[in-house]
Amino acid sequence: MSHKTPTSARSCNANTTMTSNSTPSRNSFRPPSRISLVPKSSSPIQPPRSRPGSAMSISRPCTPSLKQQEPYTGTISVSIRPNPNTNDNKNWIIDEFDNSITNAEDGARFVFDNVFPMDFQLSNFQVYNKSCLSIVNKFLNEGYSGTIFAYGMTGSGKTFSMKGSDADPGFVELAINDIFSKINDSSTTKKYSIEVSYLEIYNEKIIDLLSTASANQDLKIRDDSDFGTKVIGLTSAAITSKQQLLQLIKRGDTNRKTSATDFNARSSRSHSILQIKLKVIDLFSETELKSTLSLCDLAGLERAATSLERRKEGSYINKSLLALSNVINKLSSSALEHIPYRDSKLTRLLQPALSGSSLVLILCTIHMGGNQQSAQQCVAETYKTLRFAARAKDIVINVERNTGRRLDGDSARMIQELNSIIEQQRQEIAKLQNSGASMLAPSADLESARVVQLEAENRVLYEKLDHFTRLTDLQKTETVIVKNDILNDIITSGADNLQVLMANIEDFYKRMTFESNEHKAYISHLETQLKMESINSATTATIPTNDSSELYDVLKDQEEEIVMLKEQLKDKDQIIKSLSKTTRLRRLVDNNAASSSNASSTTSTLDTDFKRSNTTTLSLLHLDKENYAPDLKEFKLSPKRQHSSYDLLQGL
Ligand SMILES: Nc1ncnc2c1ncn2[C@@H]1O[C@H](COP(=O)(O)OP(=O)(O)OP(=O)(O)O)[C@@H](O)[C@H]1O
Repeated sequence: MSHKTPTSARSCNANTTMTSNSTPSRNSFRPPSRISLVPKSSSPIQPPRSRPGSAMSISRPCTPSLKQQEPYTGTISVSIRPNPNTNDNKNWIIDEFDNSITNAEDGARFVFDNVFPMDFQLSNFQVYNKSCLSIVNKFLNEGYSGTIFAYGMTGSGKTFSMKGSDADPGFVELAINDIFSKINDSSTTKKYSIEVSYLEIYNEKIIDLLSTASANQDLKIRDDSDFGTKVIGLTSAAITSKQQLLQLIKRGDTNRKTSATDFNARSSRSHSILQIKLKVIDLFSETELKSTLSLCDLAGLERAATSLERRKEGSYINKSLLALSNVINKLSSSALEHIPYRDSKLTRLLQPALSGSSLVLILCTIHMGGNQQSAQQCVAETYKTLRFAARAKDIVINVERNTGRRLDGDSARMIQELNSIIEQQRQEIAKLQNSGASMLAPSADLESARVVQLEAENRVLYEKLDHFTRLTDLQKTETVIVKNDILNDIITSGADNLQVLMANIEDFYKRMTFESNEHKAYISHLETQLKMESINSATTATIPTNDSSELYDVLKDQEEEIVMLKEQLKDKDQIIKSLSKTTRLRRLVDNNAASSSNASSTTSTLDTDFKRSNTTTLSLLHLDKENYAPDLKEFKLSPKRQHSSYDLLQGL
């Protein structure tokens, strides 16, 4: 059976097809495939045909696309990847060095940008690097939109290449890795933002794979001035991290329709399109660049399935793939005829990409063989795919590049403001980092110093209070003892001990006066301290902390103590007052002593005088006791005083 096709006559010359305005990178936009039949000596060489959106003025009206763009003229990039799962690979000969695949039977030879070997060791990463990376780089760095899609028979390896596995990630994940390694490069002055949408076309219905709404949506497509076409109501998720995007895609994949078919245990029953919209703002040049990367995993061309439902799905899949094939045919044809983009949702959505708004890579996956029964069918299917690939390779596209729109006044102003805020914050952070410890320490030190100071003051005040309490107690005790002693002396002693009695009273008087002065000095010191503390607390703290509230308590106690001390002072004053009266007694005693020495000649006189003296002393004492009485009543006013020493004197 011969598979000669008319496309062989339309092969292009490699040297004439690359008319790019920018230098194409290695492996990208290679010369279009040369489909030749070995028996034919050569194919006529034709110039590349202009397609929609091309630089030729007579081209068809192109899909509305990004403004201010530079054209990039080239062809669609096509790569062939065979599925190595086969037990018969005698039908096709692959030459990976000249990127050709030749039919072993009839010698038909196809040349593409990449023809990969049938090799289990060939990883997705290797295929991606050779076929997709240049488009992803142009998308990331030069503002080009890119479309990568996998096309081929069911079970030929489209999903294997696009999605991959954990061990061998596919093009989607590899592209995302590249995108995020670019975005996360902190040395750049560019600000990136990403939005993602993910849809499937199932039985000619557009379903939003990221939507949480109930199933069976059928979203509508509209023309769009920015992106050519737009799906109305499609979720567009803002992405901030690679993990978030991968999670989102994973969630979308679980919504995607896959089923076991006669030919693939997990066959994609729909076409899926993942769109990554990138916006790059250059903070330096204040320009904005928008581009879109579309990654499509198409459902495979179907053979008739046994299941009714699979047959129905298959017919929709085949119908849309046929529409795609027609569009590719017409785009590759020299005739300027109508391109039936609207024949299917798939072609309508791919319209902007195929008509020049996007660089395009098609990965065609093929079966190399089959079992005895299906070998012929398999070869026919591979022929079909290769013819599709060859036609696609013939399409010359004039891709428009977004050169970066200058931001409008408001946006530029906002960016300037944001830049200056960032600069300010950078400086603040640097300042904080440089003097971090020394900046923070002073206030902390100040606070802790204040606490230490308050604690020390507290301690001092407590000690003073304690000391004072002890002192007061001691004084009270001493006073009582001394007074008791005095009283005892007075009561029990006779005239012989009068000198000792008076000496004791004088001693006591002196000590009282000294202590009283000491108390007065201490009270005035405490009052000054109190004033200082109240001034300090008014200026340092409005809300008392635990420490300061303790301090207030101490101060309050001290105030009370001062009141008490003042009362005690009154006591002491009274003591002093009463003791001063004893000086009169002393004078009398002294006078008595003098007169008794003068009249020592007669015992009777002496006895009489002594008796008189004693009587006088006792009467004076009696008088003094009376003198105390009105003063002593005052001390009962002190509520805190439990046993005033003067209570004892009341008994005098
Ligand atoms: N290059 C490859 N190396 C190893 N195994 C592969 C390769 N390509 C495909 N396969 C295997 O072949 C089977 C079918 O592959 P896959 O599901 O990717 O096909 P498909 O083209 O997506 O099919 P469908 O159109 O039905 O969804 C899978 O088990 C996959 O692991």
